[in-house]
Amino acid sequence: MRKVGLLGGTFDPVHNGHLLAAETARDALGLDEVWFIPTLVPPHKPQPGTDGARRRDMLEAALVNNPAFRVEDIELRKEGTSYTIETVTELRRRYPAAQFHWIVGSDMIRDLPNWRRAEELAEAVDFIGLERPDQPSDDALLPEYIRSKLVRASMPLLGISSTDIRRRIREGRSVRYMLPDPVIEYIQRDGLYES
Ligand SMILES: Nc1ncnc2c1ncn2[C@@H]1O[C@H](COP(=O)(O)OP(=O)(O)OP(=O)(O)O)[C@@H](O)[C@H]1O
Ligand SMILES: O=C(O)c1ccc[n+]([C@@H]2O[C@H](COP(=O)([O-])O)[C@@H](O)[C@H]2O)c1
Repeated sequence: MRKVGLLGGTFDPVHNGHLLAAETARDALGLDEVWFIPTLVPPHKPQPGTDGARRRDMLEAALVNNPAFRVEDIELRKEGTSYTIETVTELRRRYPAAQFHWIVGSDMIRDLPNWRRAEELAEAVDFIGLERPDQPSDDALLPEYIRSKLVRASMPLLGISSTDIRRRIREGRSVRYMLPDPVIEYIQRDGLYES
């Protein structure tokens, strides 16, 4: 069975924390591929300031050199809030021969029990959890139905976030080495995040 990691996110913009999380998960679990899924409307945070097509373009630019990575824009094509259980259900219908693993950073691991139809989601996928600095998550606090489906993969902590990148650009500061050069070029060409 083909093992596929799914990394959902707002990706406003994609950065090296996302890429290292995906590569760490791929390596640790022996995944054949990782699909990056930009949300249309994130369930638990404000609507992104950047439209879906641009966030997808930046992802395409970031992933172009890695044959194991690709963008899956299923959520951008569907109206309304991007609930993971709906996405996973549809992907399992489309790709019955794939085994899916949902990749999450530690800020999101804590939050998993609050996700829509969380028990059903835990039956449909395994979770791969990556640590983020200053975002501790205590697995002992998670319900058994999530803990039993959660595998931890260890990566060098990267304190990079899209929020911090947007702030730095607004302040005219450097973001070099925090995200891939082609993504920085795209941001500069379109003047994103400047105000
Ligand atoms: N530096 C990082 N290390 C590990 N995981 C990360 C990192 N940044 C993001 N992730 C994970 O990637 C997924 C998508 O993240 P998202 O697109 O919301 O990025 P973000 O940097 O948290 O964005 P924002 O600052 O806008 O909230 C989430 O599961 C998140 O936990
Ligand atoms: O399905 C849910 O209820 C749910 C609640 C919170 C977050 N998620 C998903 O988790 C992923 C990361 O979320 P975010 O807010 O960090 O971009 C993204 O794919 C979201 O759709 C999903």
